[in-house]
Amino acid sequence: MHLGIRQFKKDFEVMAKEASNGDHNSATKPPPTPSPLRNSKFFQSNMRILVTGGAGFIGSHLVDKLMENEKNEVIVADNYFTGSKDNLRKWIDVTEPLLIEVDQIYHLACPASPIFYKYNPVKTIKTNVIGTLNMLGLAKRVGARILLTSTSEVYGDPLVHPQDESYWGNVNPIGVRSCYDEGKRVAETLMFDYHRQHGIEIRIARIFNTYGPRMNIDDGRVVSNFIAQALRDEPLTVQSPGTQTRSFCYVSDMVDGLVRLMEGDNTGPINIGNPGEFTMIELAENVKELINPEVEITMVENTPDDPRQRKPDITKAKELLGWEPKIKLRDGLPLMEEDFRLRLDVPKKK
Ligand SMILES: NC(=O)c1ccc[n+]([C@@H]2O[C@H](COP(=O)([O-])OP(=O)(O)OC[C@H]3O[C@@H](n4cnc5c(N)ncnc54)[C@H](O)[C@@H]3O)[C@@H](O)[C@H]2O)c1
Ligand SMILES: O=C(O)[C@H]1O[C@H](OP(=O)(O)OP(=O)(O)OC[C@H]2O[C@@H](n3ccc(=O)[nH]c3=O)[C@H](O)[C@@H]2O)[C@H](O)[C@@H](O)[C@@H]1O
Repeated sequence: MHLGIRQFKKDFEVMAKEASNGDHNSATKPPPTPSPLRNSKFFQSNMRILVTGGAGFIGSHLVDKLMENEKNEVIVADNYFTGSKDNLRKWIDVTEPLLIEVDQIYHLACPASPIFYKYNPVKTIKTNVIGTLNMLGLAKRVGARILLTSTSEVYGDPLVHPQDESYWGNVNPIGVRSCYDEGKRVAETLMFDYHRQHGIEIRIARIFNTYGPRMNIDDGRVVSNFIAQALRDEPLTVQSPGTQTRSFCYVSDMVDGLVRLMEGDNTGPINIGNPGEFTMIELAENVKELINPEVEITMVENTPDDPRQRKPDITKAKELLGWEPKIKLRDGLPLMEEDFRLRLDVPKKK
């Protein structure tokens, strides 16, 4: 099998040069003809796929899935801000010159955990806006199809429940989460403008909270926090009031949904998430019961603008992609526990 994964540390500001070729017609056009390099005999693979953010949590699982098809060659662009080379280590066995000529782009690159995206908000906006602009420029130059991993955060603190794709959202444009929420909203706008103006083939997934093995242990998101805390015998920190809800999707279901969206005919946006809805208190109780019945649950202060409820309406994903999640929270948590035990070196008590 040809494991032609090429991986490079790259920031999107640097990719600007590769991205644009200054064509500003406003009429909708068919996608541009792929560059002749695409058909060059030099390339052995049938499909060359760029995954931005491929060293991250969802991205590295997506790379594993794409690499199952031996006709795929996968290229990763990541600056390792929250991602890690370890997540890709098994695939890095070939070094080739960097020739960015791809058929598909999965554009994931962006810090996803609130503590990381709030750490350098200007950089988060740049990643969402300039990064997406550059990836769209690349898609335009080579005629690639591009998928953006947008987020349920485009719905903000939703006033409609559950959220379907026609809801325009309730987002604070000047709050501490805005760099991410509004950044993703602009990224969606850019995707549709390139589609309408330049005929680029786009796909937009609105991802709802996803969890699973390989999440950063100190990532700060709730599932990884609770599992790490349970294994370290530290109190589970429920942020007040604890009645806020989230719907948690296991990462293999998510990756399956993303690949179906890329391969299908619909631009989206399409919600991809698990409609099973839990309060944070319920999540803590589940983690306690499954992982460490002795652990305490403690209430701590919350952060500003935390959405009070979140649950995807996945009618569109079911009808258009034939997709729905298979793994329930209570089955997914033990799979993540296993990975965290190994990485934290906390063996299961017999
Ligand atoms: N996990 C979720 O619950 C969730 C929910 C909604 C949307 N998403 C979206 O899915 C994508 C992946 O999320 P994740 O959970 O795997 O997060 P992650 O933080 O594990 O992965 C993001 C990756 O992007 C890289 N990155 C960040 N800024 C970059 C830049 N400027 N240039 C190049 N690489 C950069 C990071 O190093 C990391 O490897 C993100 O776009 C996120 O917004 C995730
Ligand atoms: O799915 C989404 O669309 C978004 O979901 C998450 O954002 P958020 O739901 O705020 O993620 P968490 O930080 O995991 O928080 C979830 C809930 O758990 C609570 N929480 C968090 C951490 C903790 O230790 N305790 C706790 O109770 C928070 O107050 C919040 O109500 C992701 O981090 C975003 O990248 C993603 O786009």
